Amino acid sequence: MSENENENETVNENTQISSELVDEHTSAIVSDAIRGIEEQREIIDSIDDDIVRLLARRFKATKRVGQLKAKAGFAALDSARENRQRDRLRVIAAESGLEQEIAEGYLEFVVGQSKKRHKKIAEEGDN
Ligand SMILES: O=C(O)C(=O)C[C@]1(C(=O)O)C=C[C@@H](O)C=C1
Repeated sequence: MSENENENETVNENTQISSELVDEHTSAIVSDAIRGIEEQREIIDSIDDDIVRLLARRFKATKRVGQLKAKAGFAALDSARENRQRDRLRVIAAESGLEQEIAEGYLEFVVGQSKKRHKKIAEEGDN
């Protein structure tokens, strides 16, 4: 075996060792990622469960408001109230590190849904 071939073999061995290390490193990253994602998904599921339960409570309360508004002949929309809600949630979002866009989108969604239901109650009665 020439000196050159010997050297090549050493280079190949080193390359093999380093590619095994890379494989181990990569699979550690992948298994850490899978474990980390599963942990976060448990947190996400538990938060989603809470949010849906809280939304059910919120919509029960707004349904009652809708019934009272319909009975008294008040409009579904109360823009002064919505402005106060927006201001309040803006502060809470800032304090808790939530993007304003998310807090605003949330408020727009829930208030929009409750106004839709208020109008339905006013037109069709309680249900
Ligand atoms: O507080 C009211 O007057 C409601 O009708 C509830 C609600 C809401 O979903 O929070 C819905 C519509 C109004 O424009 C403002 C707020």
